[in-house]
Amino acid sequence: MPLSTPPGPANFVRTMLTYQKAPLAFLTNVLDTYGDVASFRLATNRVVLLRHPHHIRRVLQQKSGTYDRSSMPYKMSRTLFGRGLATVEGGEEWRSMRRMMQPSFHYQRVASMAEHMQAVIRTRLERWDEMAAAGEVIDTAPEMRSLTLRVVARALFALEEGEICDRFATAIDTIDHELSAWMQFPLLPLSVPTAGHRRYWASRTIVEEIIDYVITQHLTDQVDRGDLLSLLIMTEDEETGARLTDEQLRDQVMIMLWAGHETGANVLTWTWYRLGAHPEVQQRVLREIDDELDGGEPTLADCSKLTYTRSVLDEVQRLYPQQWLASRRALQEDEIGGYRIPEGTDIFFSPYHAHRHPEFWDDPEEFRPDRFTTEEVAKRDRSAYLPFGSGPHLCIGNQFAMTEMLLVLASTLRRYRIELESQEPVAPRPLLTLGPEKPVRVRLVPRGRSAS
Ligand code: HEM
Repeated sequence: MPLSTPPGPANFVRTMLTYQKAPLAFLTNVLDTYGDVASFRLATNRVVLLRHPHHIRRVLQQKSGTYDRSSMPYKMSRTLFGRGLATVEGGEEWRSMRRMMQPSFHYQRVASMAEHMQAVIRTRLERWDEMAAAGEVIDTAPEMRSLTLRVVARALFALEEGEICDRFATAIDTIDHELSAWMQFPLLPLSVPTAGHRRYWASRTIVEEIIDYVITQHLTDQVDRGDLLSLLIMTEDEETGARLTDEQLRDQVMIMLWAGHETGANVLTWTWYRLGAHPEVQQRVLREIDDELDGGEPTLADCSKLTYTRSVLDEVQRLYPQQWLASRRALQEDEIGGYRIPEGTDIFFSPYHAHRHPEFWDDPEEFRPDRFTTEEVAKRDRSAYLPFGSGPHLCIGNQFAMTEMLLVLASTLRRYRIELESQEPVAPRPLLTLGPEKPVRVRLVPRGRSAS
């Protein structure tokens, strides 16, 4: 008997409206109603939705050669961010980029970037010291965005704190803001000059001008600043001898900037939120930091000692995977979970739901960092957890990101405890990444003292 296509809701208009309004709730509802492989119509396409880790593994790893990123969401990403490593469809163009970029993320290179990270964190701590002393409340998400943007800008292209960096950060913030507003209600294309869209394009121009300026500076004086751009400029494709053109350099920098700052900022925000909501977990993290660090500024070498703190970050990323929904397009007909996947189908897969799949996780909504002890990880099917993706497109910046996040946490928690201003629960807001739907406001209480 021929295989059928996956089941799903028939009412297209209701689907569009509910997907637009509350995507996570919509996906949960579809998966709970129709099972691990479902489908629904979105605009002109019928998309297939997956949540079972083995089905996702088939698409991302086992048959990665027959699924690429020509799917609708990636088309939109290319319009917004250009043709960089994280957005091109796949094939030889992607392979050549990956070969050229991979060495920039080797451990030694991340080690030299860690020094840039420490410098930025040091400056930020001076600001937090003042806020803590004044008993001021910190709105975590924008604060973390500003921090990780400065870390990425410095590690990627040696942009130091100062006037240009401030202009850059303000422009990126405007873009983040306008893009989020547009993604929630994409009624008009960004090319239509509404006030918000004009702000978006003006800020894009500022960002592109600053990126062009730093590229020109790097090309002119040819000094290795220990940043990513210095290396990218020198890199040749070992197979073809090709180098990145100026335009490709700009696209790569642009995409790294987007892939690398908001994700880390959100994970750090959720971590502060969870540490504030689970004092017993925070206590264990504080103890580990006190026991493992020698009292000085945390370094790259210290990161490997902070095993429990790392588990906290892992558990945060299980509950709030930054790529909460992702996509591929089937280049050939396939079969998944007993259903026919016609050639040309857009596959949406949900790490958010895979990370809660009852076959792999007990009490999935509970926050339990001990799920990530070495023993627990060894017992679990590896495909159940994919905060950095899997297969050939596995996040190239994962070590960079983990190092950055551990350094931020260790540097902060060495000095302060985190107290939430309110114990009201905060739900995630699914946009390009998974941030909080309302402010996470915290007080940093100097260690050894309690809040007034
Ligand atoms: C917590 C932080 C981060 C998270 C959660 C994250 C997550 C991810 C995920 C899930 C993917 C796979 C995308 C796919 O399969 O379609 C990915 C790819 C990628 N990430 Fe990250 N990322 C983070 C930080 C970074 C940083 C810091 C950088 C660079 C500085 C970066 C650069 C990239 C690039 C270039 C790709 C595309 C790789 C390829 O297609 O070959 N990411 N990331």
